[in-house]
Amino acid sequence: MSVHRGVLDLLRFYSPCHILAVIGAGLGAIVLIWITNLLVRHAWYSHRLSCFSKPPTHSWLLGHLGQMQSAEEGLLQVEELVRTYKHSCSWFFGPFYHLVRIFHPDFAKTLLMAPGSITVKDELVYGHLRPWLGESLLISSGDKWSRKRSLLTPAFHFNILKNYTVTFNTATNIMHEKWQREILSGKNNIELFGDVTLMTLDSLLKCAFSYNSDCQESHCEYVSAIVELSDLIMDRRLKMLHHWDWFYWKTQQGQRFKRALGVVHEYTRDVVQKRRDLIRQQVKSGVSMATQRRKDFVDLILSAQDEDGRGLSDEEILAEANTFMFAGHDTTASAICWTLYNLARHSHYQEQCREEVVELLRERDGQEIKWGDLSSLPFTTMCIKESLRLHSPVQAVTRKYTQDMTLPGNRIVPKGVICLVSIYGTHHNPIVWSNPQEFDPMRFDPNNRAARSSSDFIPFSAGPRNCIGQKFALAELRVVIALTLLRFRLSPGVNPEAVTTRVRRLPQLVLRAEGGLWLQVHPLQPK
Ligand code: HEM
Repeated sequence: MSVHRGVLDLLRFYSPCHILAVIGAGLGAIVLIWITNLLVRHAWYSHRLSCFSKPPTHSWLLGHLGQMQSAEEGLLQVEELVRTYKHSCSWFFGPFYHLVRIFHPDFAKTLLMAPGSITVKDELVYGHLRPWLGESLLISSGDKWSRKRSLLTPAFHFNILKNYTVTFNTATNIMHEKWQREILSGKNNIELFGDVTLMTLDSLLKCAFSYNSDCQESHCEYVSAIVELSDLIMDRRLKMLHHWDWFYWKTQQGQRFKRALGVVHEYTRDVVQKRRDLIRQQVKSGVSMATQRRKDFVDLILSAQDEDGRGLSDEEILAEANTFMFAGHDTTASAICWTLYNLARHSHYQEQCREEVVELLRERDGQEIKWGDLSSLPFTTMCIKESLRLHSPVQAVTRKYTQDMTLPGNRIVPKGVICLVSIYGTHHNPIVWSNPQEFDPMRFDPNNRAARSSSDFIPFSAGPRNCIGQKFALAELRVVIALTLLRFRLSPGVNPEAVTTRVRRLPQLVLRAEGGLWLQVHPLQPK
């Protein structure tokens, strides 16, 4: 009532034109302050970052906006930057974002090894994952992150992981049976990404939830929703306007994202709820769940407690289960596909790996790779590592720090600036790796590795925020590669829809190939 009267008084003393002029002037002043603030901040960051080389820009204000390339060209652009600037350079996208790009192990090490307490994941890259993954291990920072990391680390202990090798064997067998059927129908030319992604999802679903989805053979709504979410996140990253939530949720893609999110969250919630009920029942009747069946990730997360006896809430458990599915399936699938591709292109290394596997399984019944066998595949492991170097599934990680960071040469990265540690750049840096474009597994011969820096090979990142699932991934990789080479001879295939036989790499959330990766697979007789 009094507001109403105030407006009436205002209208009595001032004309509408006066009022509009005052409002306009007020808004103008706010915009002016905002722009001045932005420009002062821009000048301050530009000054502080002048100790880093700056590649040529289109303008002092817009900087490198629009210069970041995607697809194969994006990777070639990184190689060019590495050749020119050798360790680092600074970029800025308009007056909004300043970032330092790093591609030398000595520079990467300082940043990646910094304590978790001063490391922050920046919103520009990780924010879009929040609706899906919540405040999970991958995204959270500070105390929240460190509590989760210590609660979840035991779930990746080798005593737990060794039980999963049976699952990796089973999931691989299903994929190979599918290939055998295709070969029988006259199709030897196979696209890898589709089949391998379903296979890694299948095994992760079994390890995470003990869920037999049958997703390799028939349609599974949950699996399709996960694939859709991964694609939509990548699509959103590339569209500037879609970065604003209020705009994105109104778009067709935003609506699709919401729908897929509904499917994924409902599924995970249901699994966690049922498992909690089961544990309650078992506690009541005095039966331990460990004696009933093999523990999966959900069991382990549900029973995780810190020293005060506090566990994770339902929301936190959902977040972690979703994170394992997101972070674990695409990455491992990419690593498997590129390793098989590299071995298909280098038949002598392929043969050497095959001999190693045949030797391992000689005089054994069946074709099962067991946990204890994994350390008896040294050359195969070298090939996997070299492939992770040459075709790293994750191209870069970004970080911010809550304090200034001093890099070699006394270069200071001011707090709050985005640091983009280029895994691809570090792995293709010619002052770190000779002939970096060449596939040479001997680089990972333990005798040649001794003198190397710990940060020159970082497919799983490094330091406190490294990949918690790396042992899981390496175990799965060895099982899949070994069984595949035991059963099939591989050679480069042809994408039936491509005009050229050259493979064009496609850096998305993980490294893929445009039009997929095609291989010729020829079945081998058991020896
Ligand atoms: C070849 C396969 C894999 C690769 C190349 C890979 C790579 C990475 C990288 C580079 C990071 C750091 C990300 C960042 O800092 O932004 C990371 C973190 C993470 N990865 Fe993996 N990953 C793989 C497999 C897995 C698997 C199988 C799981 C789980 C089952 C997993 C779970 C995670 C989680 C939860 C984090 C966040 C850790 C933290 O911040 O404390 N990853 N991974």
